[in-house]
Amino acid sequence: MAYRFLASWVLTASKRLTRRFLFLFTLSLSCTYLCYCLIFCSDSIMQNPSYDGYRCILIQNVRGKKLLQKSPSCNAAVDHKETQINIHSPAASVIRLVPPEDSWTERNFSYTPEDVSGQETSNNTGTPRFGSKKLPHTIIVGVKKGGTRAVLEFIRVHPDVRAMGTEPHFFDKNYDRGLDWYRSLMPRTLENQITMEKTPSYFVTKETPRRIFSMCKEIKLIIVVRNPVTRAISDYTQTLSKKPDIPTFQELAFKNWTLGLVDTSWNAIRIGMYALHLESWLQYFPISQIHFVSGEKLITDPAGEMGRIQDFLGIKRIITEKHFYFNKTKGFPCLKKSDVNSLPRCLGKSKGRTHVQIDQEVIDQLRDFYRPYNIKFYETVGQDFHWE
Ligand SMILES: Nc1ncnc2c1ncn2[C@@H]1O[C@H](COP(=O)(O)OS(=O)(=O)O)[C@@H](OP(=O)(O)O)[C@H]1O
Repeated sequence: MAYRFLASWVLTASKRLTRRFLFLFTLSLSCTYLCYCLIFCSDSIMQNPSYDGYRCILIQNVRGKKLLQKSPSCNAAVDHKETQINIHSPAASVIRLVPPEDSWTERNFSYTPEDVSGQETSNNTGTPRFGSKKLPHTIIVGVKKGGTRAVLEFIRVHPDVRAMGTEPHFFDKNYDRGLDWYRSLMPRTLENQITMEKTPSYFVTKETPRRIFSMCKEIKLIIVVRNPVTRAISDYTQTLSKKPDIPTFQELAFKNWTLGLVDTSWNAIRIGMYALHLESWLQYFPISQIHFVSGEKLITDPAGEMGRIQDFLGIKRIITEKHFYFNKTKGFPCLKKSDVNSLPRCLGKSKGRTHVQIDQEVIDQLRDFYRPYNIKFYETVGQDFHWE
């Protein structure tokens, strides 16, 4: 009797235990499944690889042939030694980027906050976020007031070029932020597209050629030059527009006017001594890697100058005379409207200012001063810019 009771009790207890075990097992299975779903399912919703794939297919359909080309990016040939030290420097919160005062007019063309932070500047196409950010393949390194904005805005019409709209000043003012920071400012590019930026002050900054070389020795460089006397007046006109109380051009340009002693420490004068600055670049780069644009021809024959730039970059001559018209009010060439709904585009008010009137005598003195530098420059470059 006692044995039977004990046996039935043990049986009930073991049944209960089994049920409990089964319940707990099911519960833990459910929990595991729930956790799995939470972690992996949500992740796959956010970064759906098939979505990316779909986007890539779209691009390939449009430009499939081109995507097979080798990337023109500099990233592969980088010697990061110098900048890697600072690669973890703080990101772009207080970047010193030149405000886009020279944006286009005649079209509702404005820079987005992203552009100002330099992150996702779109080119003419307004391409969405395809591709990846790469270090520049080409840099417009100078010269200030040479016509650098015009070159950048004209070349970015090309579908194979994507350019940063603002001036990053990486190699002169922001170098300690590191290459990762610099790269993060670039627009996204597809495999076949060229990444470009322009910072005209690079041309006269001593450390810049070495720093650019250490980033990428195969980089292509563009220098837009202009008659150094006109350039100096343009530079001065710009400063005057911001600080109306500065001394006269003549007072700043000459240490001693009677003796004809030019003040080469004044930046507006110093920048125009092109031959001098070019020497620093030639210590690192062969002349074949540098393309010189005539600032004067850029105004009289923009298509011709753009044709030569496209050849230098190794891209198809897509930008031709069909893209330009001469705007009589502005007094400069502007881009024609790209489609029926858009407006033509001229550079902003800060480009093509009316220059301050300077005495002919002052101009002649400066012309004499620059002559030897100009001759040396023509010889080195192998091109006569006719600044006499
Ligand atoms: N298409 C077109 N439209 C307007 N302006 C043109 C154009 N092509 C060249 N230029 C000349 O560009 C000069 C300004 O040069 P930058 O863009 O290099 O200036 S800056 O260094 O970025 O401030 C600017 O100088 P200034 O005329 O002295 O204002 C222009 O002469």
